[in-house]
Amino acid sequence: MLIHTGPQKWVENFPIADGVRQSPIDIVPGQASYDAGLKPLTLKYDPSTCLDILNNGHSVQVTFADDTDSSSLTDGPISGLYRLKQFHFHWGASDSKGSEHTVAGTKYPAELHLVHWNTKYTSFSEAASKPDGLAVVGVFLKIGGENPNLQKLLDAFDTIKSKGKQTSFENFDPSTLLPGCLDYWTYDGSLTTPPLYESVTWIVCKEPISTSSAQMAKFRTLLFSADGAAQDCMVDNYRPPQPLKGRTVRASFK
Ligand SMILES: O=C(Nc1cc(S(=O)(=O)[N+](=O)[O-])cc([N+](=O)[O-])c1O)Nc1c(F)c(F)c(F)c(F)c1F
Ligand SMILES: [Zn+2]
Repeated sequence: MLIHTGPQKWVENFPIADGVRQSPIDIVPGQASYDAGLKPLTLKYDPSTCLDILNNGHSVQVTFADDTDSSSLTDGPISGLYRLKQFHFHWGASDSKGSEHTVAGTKYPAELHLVHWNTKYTSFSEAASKPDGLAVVGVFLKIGGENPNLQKLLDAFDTIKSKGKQTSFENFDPSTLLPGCLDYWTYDGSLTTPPLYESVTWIVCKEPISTSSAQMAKFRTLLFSADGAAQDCMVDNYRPPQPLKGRTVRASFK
């Protein structure tokens, strides 16, 4: 899988890898500018839109029905209504790394991405290449107490161990994976996996959620490889921080 050739090689096939609004970035809180005009996030998720859980060969992804506005993001830094399409994670080979965004150089063991698309477009795939097409909410995971809501996902991992495996996954409420405080940083960026489209309004929550070391170990039992191929553990599926290239990071909080 192209993605698995590693981030350094992507520019050969996706020249936008060296573009002006690439993600992720290192967020330096002291250099972010507080914007009093930023609204609080409005996230309304309907568990009945949750469809399935999939090993897509580069992450574990939970997909949602996006034919209605039932699960949506409004307010925050965006205008209009963006529908939830899927969420997925990025994590490391050890608890010392794994997040895509970093905070003043600090890496978290994992990062959750909730991917939403702008309903001014007719579909996710149409929106995905537009400058205002996507809004991704990022939530850091830190090592702390065991997370019972995350455990519901992990319990499905044995049935989707290898690439391409998928199983039904219903009535999961993604808001149970959000931190209590929804203060955020926001900036204009990109997908962090090919095709690396510069179409993402990033909304990165300041407050992490907790997970345990044992739960992180469960993520590392997933495989990049398909059934029957040499087992290749799914770890370090994160892109390192990219140059800011003059962009401003705004904060919704003082
Ligand atoms: O649907 C996509 N989902 C996706 C994005 C990211 S992301 O890291 O770029 N992200 O967080 O937005 C990470 C993962 N993941 O599972 O790790 C994902 O599964 N990517 C995607 C795609 F695959 C295409 F072929 C394409 F044409 C397109 F427009 C896309 F946007
Ligand atoms: Zn992602």
